Amino acid sequence: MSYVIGVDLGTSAVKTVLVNREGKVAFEASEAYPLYQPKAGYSEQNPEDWVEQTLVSLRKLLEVSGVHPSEIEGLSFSGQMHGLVLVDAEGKPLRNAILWNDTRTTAQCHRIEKVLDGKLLSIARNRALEGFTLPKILWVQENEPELLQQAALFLLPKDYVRYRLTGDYAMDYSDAAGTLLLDVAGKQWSTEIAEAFELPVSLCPRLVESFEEVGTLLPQIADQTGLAAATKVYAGGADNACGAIGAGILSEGQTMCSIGTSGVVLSYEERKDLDFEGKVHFFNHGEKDAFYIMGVTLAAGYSLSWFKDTFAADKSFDVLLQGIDAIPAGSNGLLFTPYIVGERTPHPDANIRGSFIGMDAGHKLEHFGRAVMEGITFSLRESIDILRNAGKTVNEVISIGGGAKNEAWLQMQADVFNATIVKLESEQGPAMGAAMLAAYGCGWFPSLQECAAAFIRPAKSYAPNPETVAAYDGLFALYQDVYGQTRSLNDRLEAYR
Ligand SMILES: Nc1ncnc2c1ncn2[C@@H]1O[C@H](COP(=O)(O)OP(=O)(O)O)[C@@H](O)[C@H]1O
Ligand SMILES: O=C(CO)[C@@H](O)[C@H](O)COP(=O)(O)O
Repeated sequence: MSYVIGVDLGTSAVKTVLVNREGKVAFEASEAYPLYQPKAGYSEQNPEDWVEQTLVSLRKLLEVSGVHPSEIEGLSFSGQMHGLVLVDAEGKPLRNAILWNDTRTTAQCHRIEKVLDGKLLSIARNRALEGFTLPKILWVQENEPELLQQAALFLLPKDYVRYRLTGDYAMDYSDAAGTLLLDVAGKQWSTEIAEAFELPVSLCPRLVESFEEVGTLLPQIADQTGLAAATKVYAGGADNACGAIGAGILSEGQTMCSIGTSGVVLSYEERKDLDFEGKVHFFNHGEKDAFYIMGVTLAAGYSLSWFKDTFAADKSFDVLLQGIDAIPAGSNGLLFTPYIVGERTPHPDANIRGSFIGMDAGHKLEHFGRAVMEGITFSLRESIDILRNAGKTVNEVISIGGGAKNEAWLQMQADVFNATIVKLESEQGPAMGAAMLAAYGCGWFPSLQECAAAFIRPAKSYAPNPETVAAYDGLFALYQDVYGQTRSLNDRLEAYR
């Protein structure tokens, strides 16, 4: 039997999957790592933690599977997007990585918008948002200039891990699109943007396709993991591009919802000349010359894990969420907004914070749990509505990510989005997408579409219930009011954070 491996470098953990030629996940492993929040708005990880835990996860995957290393033909990556890893000439990280959900860069975003004005949208195809990489580079330029001077390259999280596994530096288009330094439609680094901020283009790594072979494993990595040094490594892609591949979002009209640490509503796009005025992100796909648009909730699964860790740390997700389906839609008048680290879509606002509105003496832990899930899902509905208002039909949504493990949440998505929700055999969309990039790269299939047809199997679907849809429509209108009603309160509260 032959296999490929998909490695998904998520925000909460690295997940590895061993996939056979039929697309069956034969084994999976996962190792968590910490997130550092030294100040409000800061979010960092230590790149060494990613490397160590990836190696542990690969070793465990091999041990539990009992598969002979020679049977593993290829390996590829999916990674949390935008995080800045600055390395020196020896490939050593100069500081902790500044992550996608770090919002310290509002001033740098204003600088980018001011300097580039309309050029930013026409070249990079996206607005300057705190989470993207260029604002983070500018933050280092302004606050830690001596570090930027020592930097030989900037990398994104999975590119750094891949470098440590292969010794090769590269970045694929789907991840490069999230830096704001890429000419997205032209598929090259924008010297115009780099020069506008006095950044040498030599800081940008070589660009590759997601399915491109970039090398094999270093001998010491083969020793540490038990994999063969001859295992071929394919570049991989941004986690959302890989999630889209793993969910089969490979042609027009298909929509995905991912509830991981962040939440994403994503739709395939062939046309590179479409202008969404920066309301949604517009990025290169992992498939050649294709694109996707997406809206992002900064703290989707993260809101639920924050809630669990803060108020019910001793409970598992399954225990915490037991019984929430017995509570009516609307959690008996309790409304939550998931802005606990600021927001992106549709409110690019680093300063907004979350709220529980309507707390009543009768509310119990399970009402709060349900309200958190509803608030997250309402936030994703805002992105669904942007797609619908742009003329896209959204009748069916493939749901992936940790949130897809919970049946009640899948039904809630159907009722809040008024669309059929499809759950796949494996909710590991990004890791599966990475495995598919390796399978396609190895030549198992002539196209990613054919790989998707063979690998992706729906497990169950959830139809919207018209009564609950109507109830949620009313609540959604209330939810949408909360942002405007709490914005200035949060501006005044900032001084106390
Ligand atoms: N059993 C579960 N039920 C509901 N949600 C869950 C469950 N397990 C995990 N989650 C949610 O999934 C999130 C993690 O999803 P995952 O896709 O692994 O994230 P990432 O790729 O960002 O590391 C958690 O923050 C949590 O909110
Ligand atoms: O910032 C974005 C997309 O623009 C996030 O979606 C990150 O890519 C993190 O993903 P998860 O860890 O939540 O999967």
